[in-house]
Amino acid sequence: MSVKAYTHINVGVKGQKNNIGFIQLNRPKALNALCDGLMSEVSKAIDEFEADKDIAAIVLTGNEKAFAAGADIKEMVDNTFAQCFAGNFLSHWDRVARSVKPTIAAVNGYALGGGCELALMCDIVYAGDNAKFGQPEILIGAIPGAGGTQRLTRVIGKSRTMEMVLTGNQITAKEAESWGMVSKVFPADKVVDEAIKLGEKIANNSKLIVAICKESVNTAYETTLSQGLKSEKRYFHATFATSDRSEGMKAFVEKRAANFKDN
Ligand SMILES: C=C(C)C(=O)SCCNC(=O)CCNC(=O)[C@H](O)C(C)(C)COP(=O)(O)OP(=O)(O)OC[C@H]1O[C@@H](n2cnc3c(N)ncnc32)[C@H](O)[C@@H]1OP(=O)(O)O
Repeated sequence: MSVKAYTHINVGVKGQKNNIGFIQLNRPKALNALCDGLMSEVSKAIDEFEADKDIAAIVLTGNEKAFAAGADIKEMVDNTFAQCFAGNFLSHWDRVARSVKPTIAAVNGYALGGGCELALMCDIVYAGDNAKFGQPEILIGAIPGAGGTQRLTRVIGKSRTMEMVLTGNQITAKEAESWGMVSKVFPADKVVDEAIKLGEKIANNSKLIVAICKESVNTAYETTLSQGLKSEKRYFHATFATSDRSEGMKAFVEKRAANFKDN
C-alpha cells in the first residue's frame, strides 16, 4: 500500500506482520472534529486498505483526549436545509460501515455526536478507561445524523438511547461496556495496542471467511430473524465452496495449523 500524506489523519500499517491498517484522526486542536475533509480522507484510506490484499483488519483511533468530538460545528453552522438535502449531508460517512474488512475502533477521551456514531460504525469497539460517549446534538438544536438514533438504539435499546439523545448526557467507558456498546475497556495507554492485537488475531483466519462472517453478522441488523437465519445458512453453505473451508477442516483432522490462502 502506498502510505500517502493525508492532512487530517495519520495512516499507516501496524502489527508484527504489517497486516493491520491504522487510521488515526489527527485534528487535535479541534478535538478531532469530523470536518468534511477528514471524513473524505478516512473513506480514501479505507479504499486503500480494502484494495491491499495484505491488510486483514483496520484500527481507527484518535488521541488520548478525543476520539472525535463530533461533526465540525463550525463547518456546518451556516448550512441550510436545501443544501443538506441536495448534498445528502453526512451520507458519505457510511464508507466506514461499508468496509468489507473488519474495523476496530480504539476510543479514548470524547466520542461525542458523530464521534460516537463513527465508533458505532466500526465492527468492534474497544475503549480506554477515560472514554466518554454521548450524543449531544440536541444541545445545539440538532439531532444525531449518522446513526445515533438508529445504530445506537439497536445496540443499547430505546430507553437508554432516548435518555442520551434527549439530554445530551455522556456515559463512561464502563457504562458503555455494560450496555454492550463497547466490548472491552483497557487503561487508556493500552487500548490502541490491544486493538491492534485483536486485529492480528482476526488476521490469523482466512480473510475471505472473515468477510463472509462479518457480512452475515451485519445482516442481523438489517432484517428479520427468520430471514437472517436463512441467509446465515446460505453464507455457511457458501463456505463449502472455498478452499479455506476445506483447508481449515483438513488441518483440524490432521492435527496441524491451517494454512489459509484467502480463497
Ligand atoms: C453528527 C453531528 C450532527 C454532530 O456530531 S454535531 C456535534 C456534536 N458534538 C458536540 O456538540 C460536542 C462539541 N464540543 C464540546 O462540547 C466541547 O468541545 C467538549 C467536547 C465538551 C470539550 O470541551 P473543552 O475541553 O472545554 O474543549 P473546547 O475548548 O470546547 O474545544 C477545544 C477546541 O475544539 C473545538 N471543537 C470541539 N468540538 C468541536 C466540534 N464538534 N466542531 C468544531 N469544533 C469543535 C472547539 O471549538 C475548540 O476550538 P477553539 O480552541 O478554536 O475554540
